[in-house]
This record gives sequence, structure tokens and C-alpha cells, in this order.
Amino acid sequence: MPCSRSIKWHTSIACRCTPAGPERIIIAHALEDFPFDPTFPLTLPPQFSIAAMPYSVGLQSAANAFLSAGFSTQFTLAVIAFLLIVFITSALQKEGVDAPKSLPGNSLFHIVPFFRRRHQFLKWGFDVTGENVFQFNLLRNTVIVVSGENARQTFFTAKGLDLTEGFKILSGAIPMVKGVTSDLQTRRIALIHKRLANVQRNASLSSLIPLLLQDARRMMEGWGSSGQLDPFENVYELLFQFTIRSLSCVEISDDPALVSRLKTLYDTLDTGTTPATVLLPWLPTPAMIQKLWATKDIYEIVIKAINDREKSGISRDDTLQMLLDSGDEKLVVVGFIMGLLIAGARATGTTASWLMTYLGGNQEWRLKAAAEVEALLASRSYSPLSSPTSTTSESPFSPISPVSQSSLAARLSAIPLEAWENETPIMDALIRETTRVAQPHTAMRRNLGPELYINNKIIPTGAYVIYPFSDIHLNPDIYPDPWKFDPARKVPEHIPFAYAGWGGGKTTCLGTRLAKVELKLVTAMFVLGFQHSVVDRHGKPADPLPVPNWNDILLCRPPVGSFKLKYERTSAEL
Ligand code: HEM
Repeated sequence: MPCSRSIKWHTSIACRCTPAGPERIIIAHALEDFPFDPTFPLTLPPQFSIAAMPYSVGLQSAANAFLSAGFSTQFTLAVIAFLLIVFITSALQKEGVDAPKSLPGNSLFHIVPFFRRRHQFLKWGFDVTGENVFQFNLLRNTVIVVSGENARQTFFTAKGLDLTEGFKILSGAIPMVKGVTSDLQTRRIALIHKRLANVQRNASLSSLIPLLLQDARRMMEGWGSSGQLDPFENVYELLFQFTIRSLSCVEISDDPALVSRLKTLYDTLDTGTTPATVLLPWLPTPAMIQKLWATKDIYEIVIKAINDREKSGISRDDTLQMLLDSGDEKLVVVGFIMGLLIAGARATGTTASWLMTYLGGNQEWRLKAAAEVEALLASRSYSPLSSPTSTTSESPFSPISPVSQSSLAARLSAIPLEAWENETPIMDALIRETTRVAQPHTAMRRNLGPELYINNKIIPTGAYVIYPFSDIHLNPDIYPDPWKFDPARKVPEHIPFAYAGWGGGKTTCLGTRLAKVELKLVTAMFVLGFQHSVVDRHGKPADPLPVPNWNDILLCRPPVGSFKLKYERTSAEL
């Protein structure tokens, strides 16, 4: 079909100005063919020149004019042409009888709300179509949004629905390095998951506990004896440190300046994740360029740490060492650190920020959590600190006060992993309720085939399918008064996948064990080391208490500065 061929070539060709005049290069093929790769400027073969194309009659002069225009004009024209093509093709699209109903209006107008106000947009989609399955287009990608019990079951269990493929296109926030994180093969991903399981073995997790507590102690000491903090800054930062400690190496995690630099770079990836950088990753927008630089810098930090360790010949007790000792290829080691840092830090950071906020606003639960940790401490005669903790305090990078045996961090270090995991029902309930009400996740999959049906609507091979967790976690039939934070509520057992805070079916969180321990450690340090409450922007007790903003797909954060946590140190030595 001439029309579709011309679409393909017009979206694929760009020009570069050289001293010899404009030179045609291909910057990207169809979206799904080539992810952006700056090392991929291929000169266009002669048989593909515009003049040689059979359907180019009458276009020659336009093409010449285009080629002799300046870059900014060419760029603008290329973008306009691309948008026009999408506009026309989506208007011409026809629906079969079993196809999900499409959203009204042109698909171009759905892009920004999907990325910027997702919760509201998806809710509107269900309302306006009056269906429990609907579809819309993100440029050339068909996205089908599903809801309801049957849909949920198929979504979580169907073999052909692939998380990695879905996430790659629709999320776009993972740093993409070609061959490292952008097109990791299934085999490498499986290996990375296996290594993640190693990090969470009893022995590794147990030896991590004192180190994490030391990190918490150092950072909490920096907060001073009283003040106000923004949980999305300070608590998030603490969980970022935990993640770096757990998933990378001593050289990075003992260097606060480097951790802070990494956090800034990952924040750049978040803020640089715009509709354009996700859907048109090859389009050189300022956000895309910023993202590219941030990714390059992260890559360099990680690769330097790996190379330095290898060159030094010194064996350390950390995750990097485990990865190197496993003999994995460097791609896997870098992919593990770069990919999992972001998966781990975001989710734990958001959950911890909300958990501390809810505890500040629900003093009875705060007291219950404190009593639970006190009971754990009381039931054990704690032993002297283990050596890894002492190593951290002697680090040349972190000038923190020496660890005292009576400090909270030291006392909590003596509580064994098994007790943290099995003797903390209050903290388990707090974490479950926080991940229910303040985790704005929209699960994303791509149907790798065969085609399947959800609620009698067809999901073609190649289509993207998404399931918003709000469908279950904010459903008043399943959770009465769903916005209320109530850790005492029970998950209804008769409803399939009634709670999906850690995923469900064939896709469950592979970092659950680590994440839960991290959340419990930070909770223990915070509730015993501080008194805290939630205050509004004027410093008055917050009334009403902050409500998670599900339109913020990363942090669920209400307007910046709208509330703070007011805190004061207790007599306990951190
Ligand atoms: C509070 C913290 C966390 C929460 C609430 C959480 C939640 C989830 C959820 C809901 C999923 C399923 C996503 C879906 O079905 O679309 C998931 C998957 C995953 N999580 Fe987590 N997560 C957390 C922390 C972590 C950490 C710390 C790591 C790694 C260190 C991690 C690694 C993963 C991985 C690798 C997957 C993908 C599993 C797969 O491909 O089958 N998560 N997580």
C-alpha cells in the first residue's frame, strides 16, 4: 500500500548538514524496529533515495526544498508530518465487533493525560465508554485498559502477557543503554532475577541488616534534634541509600557524595520521562538529551566501580562481589545494578515516605509500631555489633560518630532476620495498607501472542494491556471507605487477587523480601528515635491529613510543600 510505505519512509529519514551539503541519514525506523541509539547513523542506500521511490512523482521539488532548509525547519516539519500521519491513521481506524470500545476524540489528545494525569484519565475512560474494557492509541501502539475480577485473573495469569515488553514501551523510566538495559535478552533477565534472589538469601540479608541500620543512623543524625522534614525528600533519600547499599557496592554506598550524585541522575531520568521521550525515544528533545546524559553518567559510575574492584583484586562483602564471583558477563552485572536500583529505590522510597506520613497522622498506629519494636528488643539480649557495622563507621567516606553498643542501630542489629520477618504483624499490616492505598501502580503488559479475550473483548497479539491497581485497591466494594488508612482491615479472601501490592499470578515482586526488611528497619529507627506528626504548610497540625495523589505515578505525592513531618528526637541514642 503506497500510503503506508510513504508513512514509513517519511518517519524514518532525517538529514544531517555536512560541509558537502545535506546528507540523508536514517535516525530511526518504525518505533518497534529500532530503539534510539546514538551510534546508529546509517547512510541511506541509493535505492531508497526519495527520487528512486515509485510513489515520489511530484514530490521531488518539495523534497529538494526540504533538504535545503535549515535543521530547525526540517525538524519542525518532520514532527508536524509525523503527527499528521498519526492523526489521519487513527481517524481512519475501524473497529471489529469484538474490539474494545475506543475512547472518543483523537488519540493525540490522549497522550498527555495518560502520562500526566493517569489515574484521572483511566477513570474517565471507563466512565465515558461505559465499559469495563476500552482501548486507545499511543501513537502506533494500541493500549487496552481492563478492569474487573475476570479481567484481573486473566491479566495476572495469561502466558502471553509479558511484563518486560509492556513496561519497556509504556513506562520509559528505566535508563536505557543499548545492549545493557534496552534489549536484554530473556536469558539475561532471568540471570539478573536469579542474582536478586541471592541477595535475599538468609545469610546475605542478615549481614545487610546492621549496615542498613548504620546508614539510617548516619542519615537520621543529620536531621538534627528537631525540625520539619519532607518525607518525599528525606525519607526517600534514606531508602535510596538503602537500595544502593543492598544492590551495589561498598565503594558507592560508603560515599555520600556519590550516592547523592546518583540520586540526582535518577531524578533526572524521572523528570525527563515525558510523553515524547517514551513514545518517540529517538526525537532529540531537551528532555531526551538530558536523559541520555544522565544514563551515560550512571553507566560510567557503575562501570568504574566494577572496573576498580576488578583491578584492585580485593574481595569485599557486597552484592557487586557476589555478582563478580558468579562469573557473570559484565552486561549482566551492569544491567543488574542500573535496572534494579531504579526498581528498588522508587517503590521502597514511595512506600516508606507514605508509611512515615501515615504513622505521623495516626498516632495510635505509631504507638503500636513502637511497642512492637520495643517488644522485639526486650525479648532478646542483644549481642555486640557484628564486624560489618564497625567497618562502615571506619569508612574514609562517612565521617559519622563511632557506634555505641547502646545505640538504637546497634540494639536493632541484634534482632535476627527471622524475627523481623515473622514477629512483626503490626508492621506487616502497616506495609500492606500503605502499599494498598499509596501505590499508584498501573501494571503493563504486551500480548506476545496468541490473541486472547478479556471480558469478551479481543486482545490482539502485539497489543499492550494495562491494569490499574486502583480498580482493586480503591474499590469500595472490596475495601469500604477505600481512601481511609486502616491497617486493621482484612484482605477479603474470597475475591481473587484482592490485594496486589506485590503483584500477583505469574508476576510477583522479586524484591519483596528485601523491601519489607528495609521498610521495617526504617520504621523501627523512626518510631523509636523520634516523635513525629504531620503538619500543614503553616506548621499547624494537618487537617485533613494528606491524601495520596494517584496521578503522580512515581511518588503519589500531593502538591509539593503542602505538608511536612514535624519531628523531635527521643532520648534514645540513634
Ligand atoms: C515497597 C517496595 C516494592 C513494592 C511495593 C513493589 C511492588 C511490585 C509489584 C506490584 C510488582 C509487579 C508489577 C506488575 O505486575 O506490573 C513488582 C515487580 C517487580 N519488582 Fe517490586 N516492589 C517493591 C520493591 C522492589 C525491590 C526493592 C526490588 C529489587 C531489588 C524489586 C524488584 C522487582 C522486579 C524485578 C519485578 C518484576 C518481576 C517480574 O518481572 O516478574 N521490587 N514489584
